[in-house]
Amino acid sequence: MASDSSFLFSGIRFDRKKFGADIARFQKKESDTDSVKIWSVAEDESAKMREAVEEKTTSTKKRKRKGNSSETVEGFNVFRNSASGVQSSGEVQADEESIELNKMNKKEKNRQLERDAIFRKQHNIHVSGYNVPSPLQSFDELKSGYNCPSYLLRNLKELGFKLPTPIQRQAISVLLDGRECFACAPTGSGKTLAFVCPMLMKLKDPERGGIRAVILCHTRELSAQIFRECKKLAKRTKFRIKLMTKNLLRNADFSKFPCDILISTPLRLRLAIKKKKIDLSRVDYLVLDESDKLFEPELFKQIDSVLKACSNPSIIRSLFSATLPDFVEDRARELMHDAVRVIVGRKNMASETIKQKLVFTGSEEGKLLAIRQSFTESLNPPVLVFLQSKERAKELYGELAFDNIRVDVIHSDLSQQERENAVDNFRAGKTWVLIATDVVARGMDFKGVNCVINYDFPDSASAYVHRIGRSGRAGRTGEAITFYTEDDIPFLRNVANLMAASGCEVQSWLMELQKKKWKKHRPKRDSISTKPETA
Ligand SMILES: Nc1ncnc2c1ncn2[C@@H]1O[C@H](COP(=O)(O)OP(=O)(O)OP(=O)(O)O)[C@@H](O)[C@H]1O
Repeated sequence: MASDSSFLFSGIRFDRKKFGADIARFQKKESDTDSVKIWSVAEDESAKMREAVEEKTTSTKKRKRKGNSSETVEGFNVFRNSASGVQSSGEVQADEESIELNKMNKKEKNRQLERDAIFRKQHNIHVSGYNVPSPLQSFDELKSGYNCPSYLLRNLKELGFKLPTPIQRQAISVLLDGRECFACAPTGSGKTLAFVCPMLMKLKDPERGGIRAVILCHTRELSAQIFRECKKLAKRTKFRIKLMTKNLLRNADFSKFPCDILISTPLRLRLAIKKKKIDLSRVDYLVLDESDKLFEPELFKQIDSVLKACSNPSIIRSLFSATLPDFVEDRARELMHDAVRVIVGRKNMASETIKQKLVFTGSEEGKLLAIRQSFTESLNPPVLVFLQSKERAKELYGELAFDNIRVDVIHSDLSQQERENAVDNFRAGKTWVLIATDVVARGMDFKGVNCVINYDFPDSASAYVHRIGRSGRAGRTGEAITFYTEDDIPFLRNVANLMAASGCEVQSWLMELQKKKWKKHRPKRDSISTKPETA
């Protein structure tokens, strides 16, 4: 087409100024298609692609050295030395130079897009959104590309973090670029650092005059953990990082509240807004960790009042979780401006480093026998055991407490202090087996948990993913055993699917079972207790 039509234009000057907008439009389209094409490149082609990029660069250079007498605009051949025209030769040259510069910039941009695409493929990062910033190659790039303060690099080094994890590579650059973000990455893949690090960098220095950043998460245990992680990363600074405790809520004067980063559960922050008139209008950064949990109906009302109180129009919000159901994505899109979606691996998938197993126990009695047998044969602490209710957790504790193993229990009936002690003792290795409800199923980073036992079948796919994700963290291996009885068989296929998707071997009959919509499966189960009932 270009060569066919070129004769039509011979001797006619193409007014680039006049058609500048159209040229730019065309150029943008071209790069858009390039980036779409990039996504269809298979992983094993990445090396080939790198070669192609290099070859393309050299051939472009060669072409430039040769010096073309004509160039192509919108598919038409336009002659450089056209005879007629109103522009002076100086103006023509300036125009051409600026177009050439534009082209070079565009080419460099395309090359960068290609490099980013290859890198993302290698790290299993999937992004969508307009103009997504390049993922980080290393933590050093925080210094060279984003002027990271040296205290932070030093703290990262001291924590032993040599390379960013995939979610950190992408989410940090997105947030540093001032973009909103919703992200899904496997359990134990370092999401906390992915939002705390850019937050500290963006806040730059401590400031007086109100709360500047808020991190929300669904339990007190998790907020205490995030608080500790923030403190570690902010070591050597004077940032005022506060945890919204019961005491703080009761006693603080929020009209004079020196705080750069506030970490809270939604309920406590909502109370502070309503009763203590805490001012969130200056908040620049808001993180919703375990965002899918926070968007569930029972917590959404509390979240909503926080979202409304954070009224700064230039606020940057981000959502993180290992599970991202469609309804949360929809909410995120409604809520956020020009957000980037970052998914590491596949959405809602269990960590690939966990060996998963299903065990049929027949009855409730069978479960107790199975757990006792497993502990006598091969107790490899620390072990976390999940049950569907606090009553059942207490019952199992009552059974195992006298079995000569160091066992403890955690559930919502305990006092704050008792809950903290249970977590601390488990972390310190004083407790070998921690019996728990879903109160510690999400977000809790108990390093080195060797085995998770789902004594009671989880009530949803996300509960399964988060529970077993307490082991196999930060690249370590782990094990997950799920007991099932007749009552759970309708939902077995769902777990089998999750197991297969994360690379575990699954018996073929399991995959032939019917799939059933998994909606809060908490059947009434027989009592665990073997003690005679007191009248
Ligand atoms: N770059 C890194 N290199 C090595 N370890 C890291 C790195 N970043 C974080 N970690 C460690 O990985 C572990 C898990 O991190 P984190 O608790 O943030 O995971 P998560 O993705 O939030 O998990 P979950 O979905 O269960 O909440 C922590 O012990 C943390 O110290």
